[in-house]
Amino acid sequence: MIGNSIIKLNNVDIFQQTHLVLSNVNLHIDKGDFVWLIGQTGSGKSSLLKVMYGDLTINTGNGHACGYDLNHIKSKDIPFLRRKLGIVFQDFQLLTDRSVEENLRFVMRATGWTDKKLIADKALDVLEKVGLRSKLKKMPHELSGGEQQRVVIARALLNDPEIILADEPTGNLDPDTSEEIVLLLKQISQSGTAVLIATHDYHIIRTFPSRIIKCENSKVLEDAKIA
Ligand SMILES: Nc1ncnc2c1ncn2[C@@H]1O[C@H](COP(=O)(O)OP(=O)(O)OP(=O)(O)O)[C@@H](O)[C@H]1O
Repeated sequence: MIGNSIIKLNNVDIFQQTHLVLSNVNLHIDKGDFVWLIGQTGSGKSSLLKVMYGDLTINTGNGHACGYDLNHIKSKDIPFLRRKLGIVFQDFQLLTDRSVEENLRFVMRATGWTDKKLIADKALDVLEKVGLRSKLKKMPHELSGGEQQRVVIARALLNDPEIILADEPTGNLDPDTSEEIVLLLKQISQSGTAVLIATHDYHIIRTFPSRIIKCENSKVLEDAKIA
């Protein structure tokens, strides 16, 4: 982290193959920020997130994420960057053949945790944060959609990330459950972890007004408005 800055992009051009998706991107996200990311399908939201988690490299301009220089990050450092970013994407769902506890243990072991007591304590700690301590032994199919999404958020919190990147985290949820999930993410941001949520759901944005970043016409607009 540089000061309070978690993500900082200066004059960055973002390409997919040879296609310029977003040009001259300037963006900053600080500790504890809660930010919406909007834009039509194909406008570049996922590409922007990919730059942040080191899946797309930067050639023009410069960028930092969680203390890593995105222009010069080495492939061996990318797993360490990813530990500082909690990722909540629709395609990063729970392993359906393992309990909640086993899902959490799986990620901890994969990210270098070895001490059994610390692993057990941390699993309970993150479940407590999302209000699901009692569901430790449940299988994913025994949980509602909203509860499963809470477990995904708990999993994203395991390595105490500086920011959570959430891509359509409420895409499959009913309106009330969507509000519960966003409220949880908002509370997480208030405890100091920045949160960036990509969404097409303007209703939920109106319910939780906050800074909006918009991808439009190959540009990123900071402090955008919704109609
Ligand atoms: N792997 C890829 N190779 C080439 N072009 C790509 C690739 N991934 C995305 N693109 C193109 O880059 C542009 C931006 O796509 P991106 O997925 O970032 O948009 P998005 O705003 O996230 O869309 P959605 O809301 O549908 O998820 C689109 O024109 C897309 O076709």
